Amino acid sequence: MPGLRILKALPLKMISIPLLVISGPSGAGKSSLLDRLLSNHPKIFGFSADTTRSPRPGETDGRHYHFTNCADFESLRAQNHFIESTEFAGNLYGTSIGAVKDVADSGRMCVLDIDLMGVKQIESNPYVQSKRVLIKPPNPETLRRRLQKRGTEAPEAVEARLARARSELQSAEGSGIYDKVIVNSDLDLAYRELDEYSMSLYRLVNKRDHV
Ligand SMILES: Nc1ncnc2c1ncn2[C@@H]1O[C@H](COP(=O)(O)OP(=O)(O)OP(=O)(O)O)[C@@H](O)[C@H]1O
Repeated sequence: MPGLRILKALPLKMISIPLLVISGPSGAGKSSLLDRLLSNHPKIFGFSADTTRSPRPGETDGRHYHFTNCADFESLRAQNHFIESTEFAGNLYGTSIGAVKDVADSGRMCVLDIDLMGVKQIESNPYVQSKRVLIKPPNPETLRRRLQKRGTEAPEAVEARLARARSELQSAEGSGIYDKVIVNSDLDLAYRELDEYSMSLYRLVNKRDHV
């Protein structure tokens, strides 16, 4: 199992803090919702993931992703440094054990933004606890419009993302691996649901009500 050897060596404290996993198809609104969560609660939640894709306009290194190159990514992956990793649309994405540990060491809960395959890797790893949230678009047509309006992909790439979204959603809904499903119709309402869920999880873990 990837990462098992290193995870075994990590302090129990780190792996006993559950990861808050946000997943859903491309364009469902994961980044929009996570951005709000992290801006509203910077001392409570922390995000860290590596990717070889180029930054989109407005994305900065360290805040949205750690932007890296293929050689460095593959080297880390070969050394089992990732809890989960995947390839999507020609780019590599992964969550490194070190990044999760850095967030946990700062007293924050680590939030992950990953695809369904990543969720399955995490769910089946006995050394990692997680709570898993599925973000769904209200319907395929809305998803198409949002991806087109975002304008970060060529039309063929949008179609590829939509095809993958269909199969991912089918598979996600039958998987039983999600603790919470949020339909992102109205962004403010979807955010409120995510905020409530995440904060109650944080309070439960920290057994404190004053945050
Ligand atoms: N509820 C909403 N109403 C209208 N537009 C939305 C809503 N949620 C997200 N969007 C817009 O839809 C687009 C896709 O959202 P976002 O980039 O957050 O999705 P994502 O799930 O992170 O996608 P990816 O996995 O490709 O990074 C963005 O342009 C965003 O501003």
